[in-house]
Amino acid sequence: MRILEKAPAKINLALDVLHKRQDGFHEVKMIMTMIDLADRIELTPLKENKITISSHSRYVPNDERNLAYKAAALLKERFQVNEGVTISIDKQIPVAAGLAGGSSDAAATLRGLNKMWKLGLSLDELAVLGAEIGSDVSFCVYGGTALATGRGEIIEHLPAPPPCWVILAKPFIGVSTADVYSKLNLENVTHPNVDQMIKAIEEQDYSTICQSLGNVLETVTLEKYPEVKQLKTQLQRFGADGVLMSGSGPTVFAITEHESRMQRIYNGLRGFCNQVYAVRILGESPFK
Ligand SMILES: C[C@](O)(CO)[C@H](O)COP(=O)(O)OP(=O)(O)OC[C@H]1O[C@@H](n2ccc(N)nc2=O)[C@H](O)[C@@H]1O
Ligand SMILES: Nc1ncnc2c1ncn2[C@@H]1O[C@H](COP(=O)(O)OP(=O)(O)OP(=O)(O)O)[C@@H](O)[C@H]1O
Repeated sequence: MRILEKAPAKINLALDVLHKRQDGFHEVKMIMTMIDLADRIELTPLKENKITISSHSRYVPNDERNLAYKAAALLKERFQVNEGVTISIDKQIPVAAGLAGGSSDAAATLRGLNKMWKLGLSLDELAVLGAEIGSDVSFCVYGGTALATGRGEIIEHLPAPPPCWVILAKPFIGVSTADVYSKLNLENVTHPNVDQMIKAIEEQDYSTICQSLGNVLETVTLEKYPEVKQLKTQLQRFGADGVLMSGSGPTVFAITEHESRMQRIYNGLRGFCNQVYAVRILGESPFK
C-alpha cells in the first residue's frame, strides 16, 4: 500500500521567548498556524528491511540526517517494525527558511507510517514521539492553529484565524535556528502580547491579530541580515495589514484580507526577492 501525506508549512503569528532553560533550549510561548504551501511525502513499502529516502532538492540531505528518515527510524526502533520503506519527498517548502519544512516532513512521515505499519497510535502519541525529533514536530503532527509552549512541544489547540492571504518572501540566505537562539539577548527585546493574540483569534478580530504580530527572534536575524529588514519595509510599503518574520527567519510574511492587495504585494515583491509565494492560511487541521 502506497501512502501520500501532505506536509504543510507553518508560520508563527507570535513568538515570545521567556528564558533560557537548564537543558540549553529556550522556553517559548508562540502561536503557530499552517499555510497552504506543502511538501508531499510518498511512502512505499520496501521488501528489504531498511529505510531509503530521496528528494530532488539539493538543499536537503538524502540520508539518516533527513528529519523524515529520523521519523521512520524512530517508529521502526520503538515498535520493532521489521519492514522497510522508501520515502520520497516532493520539496515545495523553502529549506532553512523558518517555515518548519523539515519538521512537517517528519510529522507527515509519522502519520503516514502509523497507517502503513498499522501501529494504531493517536495524534497525541505521535506528537509526543515527534518532540524527540524536533521542537516544531509536535505542532506539525496536528496542524491547524495552536499555542505552543515549553520548548514548543506543548500544544493547545486554537480556532482558525479569520481567512486571509499570506504573502511569503524568502531572501536567498539560509538561517540556522540554533545560531539565532544562541545570539538572542532577552534584555533588550520587546515581548509580543501573545495573550492578546489568542483572544483576537478566539474573537475573530482580524485587526487586533494584525496589531499583535510579534517575534522576538527578529532582534537577532534582522540585525545580522539587513536585507530581511528591508523586505519587511517593502511589504509594509506595498500596503500589507501586518508583516512579520516567521520562526528564526529569514522568511518574512505579510497578511491581507483582499485579493487585489495580495496581487499588488506579490507583483511588487517579485523584483526584490527570488522566492515569493501567495497562499491562504489553512487554520483548521486536515489531520483530525
Ligand atoms: C524557531 C521555531 O521554528 C519557532 O517555531 C522553533 O522554536 C524551532 O524549532 P526546531 O527548528 O524544531 O528546533 P529544534 O530542531 O528542536 O532545535 C534546534 C536548535 O534550536 C535551539 N532551540 C530550539 C527550540 C527552543 N525552544 N529553544 C532553543 O534554544 C536549540 O539550540 C536547538 O538545538
Ligand atoms: N526533510 C527535510 N526538509 C528540509 N530540511 C531538512 C529535512 N531534513 C533535514 N533537513 C535539514 O534541516 C535544516 C533545517 O531545515 P528546515 O527547512 O526544516 O528549517 P526551518 O524551516 O528553519 O525549520 P524551523 O522553522 O522548524 O526552525 C536544513 O538545513 C536541512 O539540511
